[in-house]
Amino acid sequence: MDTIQARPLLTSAAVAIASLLGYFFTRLYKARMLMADLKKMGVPIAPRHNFLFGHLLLLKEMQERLPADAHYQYMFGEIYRDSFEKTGVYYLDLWPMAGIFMVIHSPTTAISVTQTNTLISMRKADLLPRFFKPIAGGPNLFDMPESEWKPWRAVFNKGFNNEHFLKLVPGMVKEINVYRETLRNHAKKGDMFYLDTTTLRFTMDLIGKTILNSELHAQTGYNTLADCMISQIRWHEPSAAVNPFSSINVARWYMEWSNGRKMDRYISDELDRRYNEYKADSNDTRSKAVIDLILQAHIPQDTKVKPEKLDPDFKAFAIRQIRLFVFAGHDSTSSTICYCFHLLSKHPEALARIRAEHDSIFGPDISTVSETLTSKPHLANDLPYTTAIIKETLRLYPPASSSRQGFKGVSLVDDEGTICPTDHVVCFMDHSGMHRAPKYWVRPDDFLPERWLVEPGHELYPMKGAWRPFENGPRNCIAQGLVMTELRVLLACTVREFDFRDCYDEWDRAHPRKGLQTYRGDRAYQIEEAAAHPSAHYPCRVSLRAQ
Ligand code: HEM
Repeated sequence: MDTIQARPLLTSAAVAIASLLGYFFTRLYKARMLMADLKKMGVPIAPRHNFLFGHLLLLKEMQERLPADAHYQYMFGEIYRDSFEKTGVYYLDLWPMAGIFMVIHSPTTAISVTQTNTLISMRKADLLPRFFKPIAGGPNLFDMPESEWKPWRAVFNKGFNNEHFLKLVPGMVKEINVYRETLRNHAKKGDMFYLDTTTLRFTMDLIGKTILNSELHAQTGYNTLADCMISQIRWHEPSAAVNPFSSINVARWYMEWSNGRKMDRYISDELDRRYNEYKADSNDTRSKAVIDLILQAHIPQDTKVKPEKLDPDFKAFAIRQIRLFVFAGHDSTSSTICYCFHLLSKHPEALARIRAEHDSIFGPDISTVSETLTSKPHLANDLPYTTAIIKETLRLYPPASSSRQGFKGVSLVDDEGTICPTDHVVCFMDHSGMHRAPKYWVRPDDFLPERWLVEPGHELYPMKGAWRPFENGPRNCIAQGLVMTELRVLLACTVREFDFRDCYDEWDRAHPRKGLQTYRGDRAYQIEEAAAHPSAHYPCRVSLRAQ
C-alpha cells in the first residue's frame, strides 16, 4: 500500500481515536463534577479523591492491607473503619471501573434502601447484568427491572414456602447420605482435600430436584449442567461487576461461550421432557420445582390446545431463569456449609452444644438420624441452637452483598443525619463490613451463637436491620427458608459423625506465596468466586468422631 492510499485510513483511525478520547474525557469530567457537587453539599466522601483516578488509588492502598486474593468487599470495610464509623455511609468514585458508589454500613440507611423507599427498593443496580451475563446468559429474576420481575417473583414464590420445604427433606437426606459417604472415604484415607470443591458438587445435587425436578448425580460423576456451571464460576472474572477491562480475555470468552451453550442445551432438553409430561397430564401440578412453575405459568393448566412445541423465545427466557437458580441455589450454600464446619471446629464448646441438641431431638444413636428426619421432617424446625449456629456463621461470613440503583430526587440519611442524594449512584450494602462493625454489634469478631437466643434488652440482642445475609425487603433472597432447612438437616446428619480440621499451614507450606496470608488474623478469609468462598477452597482433613 503506498502512502497516498494509506492516508484516508490513518485519518479515519485518528478521528476514531479522537472521538473515543473525547467521549472518555466528557464522561470523566461528568463523573468528577458529580463528585465536586457532592463535596459542596458536605456529604461523607472517601478521602484522597483524585481528578484523573477518582478513588482507584485509595482502593490500591486498601488492597495492600489484604492478601492478594482477598474479596474486594474487604476494601470497602477498611475505608469504613478508617474514616466513616460515625456516618455509616460514604461515597466512593470508581469511575471508569464502575461508577460512583454510596457504600452503606448503617443498618438504618440500608433499611431505607431495600425496604422503605419504594422508588429504589426494587431497582437493581445497572452494573449487575454485566456480572450475571456469563452465569445466567442474559436478563434473569435477579437483575430484571421491577415491572418484569414482579409477576415472575410471584410465580416462583409458590415453590418457596415452609410447608413445601418440609416435603423436600427426604430428598435432601438422600443427597446428604452421598455426601456423608464421601466424607467417610476421606476420613478413611486421612487425605487432605478441598471441602469447598467437594461441597459445591453436593449442593448442586441438593438443589437439582428443587429446580429441575430431576437428579443431577454431580457427587458421583460428570453432569453437564453441574460441571459447566462450576467451570463458568471458576472462569468468572472476580471484578466483572466493577471492572470493564476485566473481560478482555479470549480464553475466558471461549469458555463462557462453550459452557453457556452446553448448559442451554441441557436445560432445553429438560424443558422439552417436562413439557411432554405436562401435556400428557396437566392436572398433575403437584410439583413446585422451578422448571414446572415456569411451564405452568407460560401455558396454564386449563389451556385447551397446548402447542406441540415450546415457543423458542419463551424457552430462551426459561433457560436463563433456570441457569440463575442453579447458580444461586448451590454457590452460597456451599460456602456457608464450609464456614459452619470451620467455625464449629474452632469452637469446641459450641460443637458440644450442637451435638447435645441433636442427641436430645434425634436420640443418641447417630445411625438413625436420616430415617428419623425422613419420616418426621418437621423435627428439622425444632433445632434452635443449630439455627443460631447457622445465623452466626452467616453473620461472620456472608456470601453475598447487595446493591440498588439510586434515583433522581431520592436521598438517604446517614447515621449523623446528613442528607445523601442517590442520583447516578449505586447504593451498595456491604454486608461483610456491616456484620462486623463494633458500632452495631457487641463483640463483633467473636463467634457467639448465643446472640440469636437472647431476649430483647440483652446486650447481645441484634440491632434491627444489622443482619442481612439474605437481604431484606421485596427483593430479598427467595430461598432463605429453604437454605435454613437444608443447613439444619445437613448439620443434624453430620456434626455428630465428623471432626474437621483445616490444613492451611500445610497448604501454605506447599504453596508458598509472597505478601499477607491472613485478613485481620483470619486465614479462612473470603475470596470472590461469584459468591464469597473460603480462601484456597478450604483445604482440610476430616476424621470420624471418637465417641
Ligand atoms: C446461604 C445461601 C444464600 C445466601 C446467603 C443468599 C443471598 C441472597 C441475597 C443477599 C440476595 C439479594 C441480593 C440483592 O438484594 O441484590 C439473594 C437473592 C436471590 N437468591 Fe439467594 N442466597 C442464598 C441461597 C439461595 C438459594 C439456595 C437459591 C435458590 C434455590 C437462591 C435464589 C435467589 C434468587 C432467585 C434471588 C433473586 C430474588 C429476586 O430478586 O427476586 N438463593 N440471595
